[in-house]
Order: sequence, then C-alpha cells, then structure tokens
Amino acid sequence: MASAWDVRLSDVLGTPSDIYRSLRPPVTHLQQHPARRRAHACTPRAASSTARVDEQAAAAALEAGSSSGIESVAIAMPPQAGNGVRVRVQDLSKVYTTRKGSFVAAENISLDIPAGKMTALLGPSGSGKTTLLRLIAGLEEPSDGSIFFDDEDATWVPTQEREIGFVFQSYALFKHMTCAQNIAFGPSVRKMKIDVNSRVRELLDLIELPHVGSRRPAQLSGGQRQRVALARALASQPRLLLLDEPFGALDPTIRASVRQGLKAIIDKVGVTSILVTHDQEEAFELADQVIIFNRGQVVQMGSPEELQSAPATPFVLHFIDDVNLMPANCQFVRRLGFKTEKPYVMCRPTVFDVSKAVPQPDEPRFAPATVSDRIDIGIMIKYMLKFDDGVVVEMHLKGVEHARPIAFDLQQRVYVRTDPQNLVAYYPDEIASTPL
Ligand SMILES: Nc1ncnc2c1ncn2[C@@H]1O[C@H](COP(=O)(O)OP(=O)(O)OP(=O)(O)O)[C@@H](O)[C@H]1O
Repeated sequence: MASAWDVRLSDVLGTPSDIYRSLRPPVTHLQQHPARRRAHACTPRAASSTARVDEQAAAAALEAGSSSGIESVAIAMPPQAGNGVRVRVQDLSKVYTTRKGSFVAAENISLDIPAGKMTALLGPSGSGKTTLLRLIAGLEEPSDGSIFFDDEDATWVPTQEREIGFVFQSYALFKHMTCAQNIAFGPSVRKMKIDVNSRVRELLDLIELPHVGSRRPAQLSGGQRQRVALARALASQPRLLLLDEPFGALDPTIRASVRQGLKAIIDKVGVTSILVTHDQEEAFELADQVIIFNRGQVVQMGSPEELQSAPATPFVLHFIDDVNLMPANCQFVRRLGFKTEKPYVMCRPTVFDVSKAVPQPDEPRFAPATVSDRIDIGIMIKYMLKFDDGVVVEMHLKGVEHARPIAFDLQQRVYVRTDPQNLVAYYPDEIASTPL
C-alpha cells in the first residue's frame, strides 16, 4: 500500500524552499548587533528581537538549516548515543524595550550544560526560562554576553545554522502536512543527502507510531502530536534539542506516562537537551541537571539530589518542596529555642517528631498541638497539627506501613518537636517570585 510520503513533498507543496518561504515571517527591521549585521547582513531572520514570532514560523526557521553547510554532511540515523553538544552561556543578558521602559528578562546568566544530558530550566512563570531557551536557539538576540556550542562562539550564528531541534508547547506542527511530511520537512529543506523516506520510517518507529505517517496532526491525540513534534525535531539530527513546556498542553492524567516515553526516546538518541518547565516534579524526574530561575537570574544549579538535599536559598526550598510557613515568634519555634531576626520560618512537612506521650520535664522542646485533620493518600498520611497559639502545620508520615501502627486520631493531643536545624528563617522578599 502506498504511504502518503510516496507523494513527493514538492508535488504537493512546491519545493522545500517554497514551503520555507511561505512559513517564514516577513523580515523585520531589526536593531542588530553590529557584528551580526556585518557577518549576516543577508541572512533571513527568524524572529524579531522585541516580539515573539508565531511558533510555526519559528519551527520552520529552526528546521531549515543553511543547505550549504548541511549538504556535505553524511549523517547517520539516530538513535546513536553521544552526539550532543556542550552549551556554555557567559554573562548573558536580555533587556526588552517596552512602552513602559526597559525590562530585564535575563540578567547576567552564566551556566554550563553538559553534552548528551538533559538539563531542566525550572522556575515560576515569567522568571526568564523561555527567554534563555530562545536566546540559545537564536530566536532572540542577547543584549550582552556570549553563547558557546562546544568551543564555537555561537552568539551571533543565525538560527538556521545552529543545528537545533525545538519542541514547542503548542507542538507547532504544520497542519496542512501529514505527519510524515512534517518529519521530512527539515531534511528536505536542508537537502540532506539521506534517504528521507527511510529516515521518516525510522523516526516513526522510534516514537512508536509507525502507522500515523499519512495522518494529519489534527487526527492525532495530544500525546501522539507531541511525539511527532519530537520526531520532527530529531529528523535533521540536531546537536541540541530544546523543549519548551512540551507537556504543558497535555491532560494531567497522561502527562506522567508521556514524559517517560519522551525521556526514553531522548536517552536513546543521546542528544543534549534543555527542557523548560515550571513543574518541579517533571524537572526532578527527567533531568540530570536542574537550573532554578527567579526574576531573570539563576538561583541554583545542580543534580536533583543536590537541590533537594541542600537548597541554596529560602526561595529554592519554598519553590521545590512543600513547606510550612510560620511566624518566627510562634509557640512551636520558641519552644525549640530557635532565634532569628527574620520574621518568618519555614520547614518541610517531613521533619516533625510527634509523640502521644506527655513530655517529661527534661523535654521542654515539645510543643502541644491537636490533630485537626488527617488524610491517608496511600503513599503517605497527611496530618494537620494545630498548636495552642492557633498556628497550623502540615505533617507528612511517609512509609505508611510503618506510619499506620502509630497513626494519630482526629482531635488527639500530641507533642511536636524537630531538630532546629530543619528550620529556615526568611524575609518575605527571599521567597518572592516574579514579577519584580
Ligand atoms: N518580547 C517581549 N517583550 C517584552 N517582554 C517580554 C518579551 N518576552 C518575554 N518578556 C517578559 O520577560 C519575562 C520573562 O519571560 P519568559 O517567557 O522568559 O518567562 P518564563 O519563565 O518562560 O515564563 P512562563 O513559564 O510563563 O513561560 C516576562 O516578564 C515576560 O513578560
């Protein structure tokens, strides 16, 4: 049976460059960096420096590499481990000019993204994650600083020549093309000397959707569309894969399984990948390295384990974990003998020692409380503990097989303490997130 891909792209849509031209946004008059203006005066632009372009057009620009650079490259088909690039960002800043004045979306960012690993950019909405991703892709121009791909200064290299695959939250699949045509778009436009049909078939196998080649994106589920978008991003064998909230449009019930599938595919290919997300569970589950953003700045970077065991600031602790917030002068904190000039204190819900027995006179650090609520959610039991001064904290007992025998009843009187080292004092500004 003939597949839709047996009809050649050019018969249906014109030549690849016609397609690219039709998808590309009009060239705008830009404030370009002088060096870039000199070096790339004739390069078609993918994006305005002040306004985000339509994601489909950006996808087209990213897929359409400069044919002169690509034609001579004999590219083996992914999966093939170890074909990613190391990305270094030095003192990178992005200032947007708006009607209200200038706005610093990324400030003096320096970071190192290892080759062949997945790095997550994690932070609240508006913290500058997407801005950094778009700077790395060349879809925005930096106001200052440099970007290196391995030892190459890529700061002013045009988007199309960066060899980047991009998966957008909206997927940005070309609606009028079949899935096979979407996947074939990059290699065709780049005139890569490969068997495009077999590349498409191998990628459809890789994403475990061998039967959808002849369908259009509208005929797929959200999870399937996202896989096709990934296949399209991988088709030109990018050295860097950028994923901007790739699970954001998915139903929460399927998000966990879809992200595991996507991670498995990326691991097989072995390409360096950068994932933008505001979901800490997603970042910690998928990434080898997590970089935490707030207010346009990097607050901390490290492995998921490092961040969880040693959050560098009150903001990081507050952002990555469930925490109890309480006044520093409340009964519980005072009983512990914890002294601070800061007005508030926070602690994780897993750090409490709770006893039903009335403490001995030599155990003054226990504060009395009443169990005001209890929820057994299978993997843990959650309790609300109300101290006598009215302050309420949430306590989590994990490992319920051990927790159930010592379960507390509603309205039961209990005595609560923790090691004072588990408390973190803060000023409200230290846990505030964007906007500035
Ligand atoms: N073209 C632009 N012009 C002016 N301001 C912009 C522009 N693009 C982004 N910003 C601003 O820069 C800040 C950072 O935006 P960015 O999209 O990078 O944040 P984010 O962390 O990715 O947020 P989200 O998770 O909501 O996408 C925001 O305050 C945003 O409004």
